[in-house]
Amino acid sequence: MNQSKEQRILNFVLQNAVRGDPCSVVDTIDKYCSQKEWAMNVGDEKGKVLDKTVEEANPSVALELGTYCGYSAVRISRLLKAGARLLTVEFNPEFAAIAKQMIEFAGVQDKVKLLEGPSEEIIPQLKKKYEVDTLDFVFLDHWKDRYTPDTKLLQECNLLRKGSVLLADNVIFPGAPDFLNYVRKSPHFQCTNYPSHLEYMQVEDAMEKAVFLG
Ligand SMILES: Cn1ncc2cc([C@H](O)c3cccc(CNC(=O)c4cc(-c5ccc(F)cc5)cc(O)c4O)c3)ccc21
Ligand SMILES: [Mg+2]
Repeated sequence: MNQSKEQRILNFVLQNAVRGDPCSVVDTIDKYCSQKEWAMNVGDEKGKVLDKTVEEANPSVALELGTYCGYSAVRISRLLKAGARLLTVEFNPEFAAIAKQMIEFAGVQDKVKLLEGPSEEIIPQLKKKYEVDTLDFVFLDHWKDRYTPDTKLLQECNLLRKGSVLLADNVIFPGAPDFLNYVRKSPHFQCTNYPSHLEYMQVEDAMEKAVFLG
């Protein structure tokens, strides 16, 4: 049975990256996806915006919606302080299986918990089942039409506190217009736009940071 693109990306990492070195895993995925097969990782240009936002937030508890192959889970978790953790949500079993191996190869498995299921089911379970009080940082990179309902759900579940940082990928391409509308019009968020480019392409894209004001 011929391999999936995601399996080919993982194999390239297993054969070319340094086990236990998250930076080498991130760089190796970027090398494969810029030279051989495009894939929807956040990439290095937007990844640098992600890095700065995570470093500034210095989260104890972070959430990622949309794990895919684990590129941003590895990228985020490599920056977390001792004892901090990332919960990452993936509903596609094939992607979850690839991401699990990617996370373990990178050596960040002690910082990352991969939760399998759709975000709308997982988010309401975070407090009781996953012992979350509030989230310090949320990276949104799943289906673009789910950014707004899931942001509302995070608020309804009391998972945000004053200063919680949301960072959304792809607000220009493929685009998340209703999300931009929602957070920019809401008195509960302070928004900042970071113009960039679509991963591995010269197409315009951007990330939006929305800080919860309580
Ligand atoms: C509910 N729920 N809960 C967890 C969860 C997890 C998933 C999956 O991880 C998943 C699967 C497929 C698509 C996505 C979203 N990502 C994208 O669609 C995207 C597209 C492009 C692009 C750009 C140019 C193109 F030409 C084509 C695609 C560039 C990007 O950076 C993207 O993030 C996420 C889905 C729903 C989920
Ligand atoms: Mg994306």
